Amino acid sequence: MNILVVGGGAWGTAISYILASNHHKILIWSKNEKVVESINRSSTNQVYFPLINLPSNIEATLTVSSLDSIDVVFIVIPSVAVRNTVEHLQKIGIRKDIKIVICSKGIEINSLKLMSEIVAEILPNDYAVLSGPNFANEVMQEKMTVSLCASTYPEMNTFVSKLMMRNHFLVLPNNQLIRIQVASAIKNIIAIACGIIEGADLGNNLKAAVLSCGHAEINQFIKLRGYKESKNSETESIDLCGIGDLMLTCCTPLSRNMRYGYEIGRYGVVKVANKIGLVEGVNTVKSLKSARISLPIIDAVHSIVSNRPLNTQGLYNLLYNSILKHCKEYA
Ligand SMILES: NC(=O)C1=CN([C@@H]2O[C@H](COP(=O)(O)OP(=O)(O)OC[C@H]3O[C@@H](n4cnc5c(N)ncnc54)[C@H](OP(=O)(O)O)[C@@H]3O)[C@@H](O)[C@H]2O)C=CC1
Ligand SMILES: O=C(CO)COP(=O)(O)O
Repeated sequence: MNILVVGGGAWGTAISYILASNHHKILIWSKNEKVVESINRSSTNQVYFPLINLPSNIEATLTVSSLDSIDVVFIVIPSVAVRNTVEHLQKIGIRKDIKIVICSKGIEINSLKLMSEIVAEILPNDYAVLSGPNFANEVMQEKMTVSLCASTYPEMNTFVSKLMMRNHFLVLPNNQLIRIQVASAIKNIIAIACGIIEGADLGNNLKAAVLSCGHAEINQFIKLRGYKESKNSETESIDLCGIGDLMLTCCTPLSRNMRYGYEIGRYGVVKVANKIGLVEGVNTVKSLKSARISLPIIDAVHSIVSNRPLNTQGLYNLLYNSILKHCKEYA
């Protein structure tokens, strides 16, 4: 298959690595000249993975003006950029038979739309969401990884599994398109809270409480939004996004969201934001607040990331009160 991967960052490169290892022909679309030049010249991504050789069937481009030879498009960019990008695909005349796989984790500001809802609003194409506890750098090291693929187009799950399945990269079908996207977006907010707790040394007990309340807030958000989704049957016990990705992102400093929170907890401010890179949780918490969604842990993180530096006691008070509020309202 000829596959366009939109985004030459960490996850776009890892997705391309998997697909190219399965002998698909990959074109990465990146706006970063150094990324494009290094992929085309030396089969490496010098910005994101300078030490790892990429398969030679990955090429890159700075611009895409036609999708004539493309069969599948993977969208692997920050969630704030998804709408513009999908509109661009529409503008350049994406054929209806081109399949779309969404890999970005976030919720749109103001509209509160999930990434699949943005795609469905703009294009008539079949689409799926790929998500799970998947650090790009571990995928690049061929460490065992399991991901979920969800779609309302039943054949899409099998299609994506076939494209990507490798010994160390498993793709499981899932029928909870909404839940996996909500969980994948909100876990980034909870990871910021867990990073704050770690950085301010507020204790593992508090972290576990915040993580558990955060998990409940994923379900509460789904209820608040009035989403109705059938129960997942065959994979019900494998909650890779609600549990797996939440745990992964909240508990290891490999997560950018967790590191961001850690800096706030440790220093009161984020000292090296540009070194951390993309922190989807900050955008997501702003999106939720822009739509007046109010859930205790989410509110506490919003107030921490949007206010002046707080000292450890201030951070503790906010998180402590959010737990109390959560228990009062939902326990
Ligand atoms: N990293 C990971 O382990 C995982 C990430 N994800 C999700 O994938 C998405 C992308 O993350 P990731 O690859 O890590 O992020 P990175 O920051 O590593 O890469 C983002 C890519 O998108 C490009 N980009 C940035 N802004 C825009 C824009 N406005 N329009 C078009 N392209 C843009 C960047 O270009 P440039 O290089 O020029 O900045 C870069 O190529 C996120 O939603 C993330 O949550 C999901 C699973 C795992
Ligand atoms: O989503 C991820 C892992 O599943 C990546 O997490 P971060 O964006 O916090 O690094």
